[in-house]
Amino acid sequence: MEMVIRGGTVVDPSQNIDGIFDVLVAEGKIARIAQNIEAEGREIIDAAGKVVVPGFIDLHTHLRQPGGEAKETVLTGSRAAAAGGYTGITALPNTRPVIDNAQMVARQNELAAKANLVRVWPVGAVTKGSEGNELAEIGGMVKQGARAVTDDGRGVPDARLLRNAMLYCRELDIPLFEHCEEEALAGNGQLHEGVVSARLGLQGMPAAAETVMLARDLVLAKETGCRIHIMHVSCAEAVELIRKAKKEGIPVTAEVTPHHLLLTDEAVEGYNTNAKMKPPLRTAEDVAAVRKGLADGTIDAVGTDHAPHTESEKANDFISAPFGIVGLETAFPLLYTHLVRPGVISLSQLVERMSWRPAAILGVPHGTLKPGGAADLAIIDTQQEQIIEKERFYSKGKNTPFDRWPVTGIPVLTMVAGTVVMRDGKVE
Ligand SMILES: NC(=O)N[C@@H](CC(=O)O)C(=O)O
Ligand SMILES: [Zn+2]
Ligand SMILES: [Zn+2]
Repeated sequence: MEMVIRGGTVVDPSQNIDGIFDVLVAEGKIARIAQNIEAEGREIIDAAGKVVVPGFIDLHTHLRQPGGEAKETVLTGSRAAAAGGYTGITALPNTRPVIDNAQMVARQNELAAKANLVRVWPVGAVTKGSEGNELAEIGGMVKQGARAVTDDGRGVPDARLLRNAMLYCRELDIPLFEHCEEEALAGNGQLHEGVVSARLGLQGMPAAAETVMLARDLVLAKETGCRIHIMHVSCAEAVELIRKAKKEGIPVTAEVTPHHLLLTDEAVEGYNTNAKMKPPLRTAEDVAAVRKGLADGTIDAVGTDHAPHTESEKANDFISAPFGIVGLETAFPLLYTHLVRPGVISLSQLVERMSWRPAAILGVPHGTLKPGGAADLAIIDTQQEQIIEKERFYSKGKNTPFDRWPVTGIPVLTMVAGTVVMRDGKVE
């Protein structure tokens, strides 16, 4: 049945649209965006006073299946995505076993089809088992639909192997996603190396652990012409390196997480394991720099690094607790509340960095409300106030440092290919 989404403020940066319009959805596609679209004989979704945006796309989602089903599954992660206004997510390969061959990519596609909620784009490993010794079956995985490769959880320490991978990726026209961490510098670090690590008596990871690998990667991207995507940028120096590289024309893109935009290493005080992740939360200057990078486009996209772990794992002592926090269900409200409302970035900038830009990085025809394209969209209530309550997450992961934070800018409807998958916070 045809649907008219009536009277919302449509914000679609891919078409420079920002105004009150109706949206006509027919056969799962956007048919028209205009004023006063005839509603007779069509289902009406009232969006008056709300904002209609392209569905969000997450470049950085850990779904944990296979092998980590106590933390998350493709189904529970897809539900969390739908709840958060996401219509497309990635499935990163650091599962058990690691997604490093075509058969496992095919299996991810099957699991996603079974969940049947949001689009799930598998990302394959760069090296077998992400062990950093031997290239994975990159070509075969891409044939099965992998949109990128990464050894996320770690970088690719061997520069020669990385360079070979980059040459393949360039040929296959896919981006290589890198987690920049020079292991010798990060050592057994538990949080950012600084005042807080000293006070807590824990080993720190210096920002140089991130930038040393990043600098190497930029050199190799320039040489090979491979598109490199820098995951979870966390420090000022990294933003500067990427800014310079872009000016030079190096094919680099970058993402930042909501937590690196909003928190500093102070959040770790009291040995809060829900503030433990890689890369670590850094200083106020770093937060200012990643915000500026996101605003000026040096950083292309927001990636959640949704990394669910069980409550019992996170209840361990700080050193034993795993790295990572969830993000899909809190990303937009947190960033709307703390970046858009105070004017750090505009709503249209935030939407662009959560939809159209990540879609372009993945090379998928989404993140836009262009007529003829799939009706993948979200409706946001910018007036509604809510308290983040981790017990209400659809994700199995409750590991968030944002529990009980008040937010506004709540996704109230998510639609994928014209099908409503979430309405008023309830996932279908
Ligand atoms: N970010 C994290 O701290 N953890 C991620 C891995 C990663 O993104 O490096 C995870 O898979 O748990
Ligand atoms: Zn990582
Ligand atoms: Zn990650």
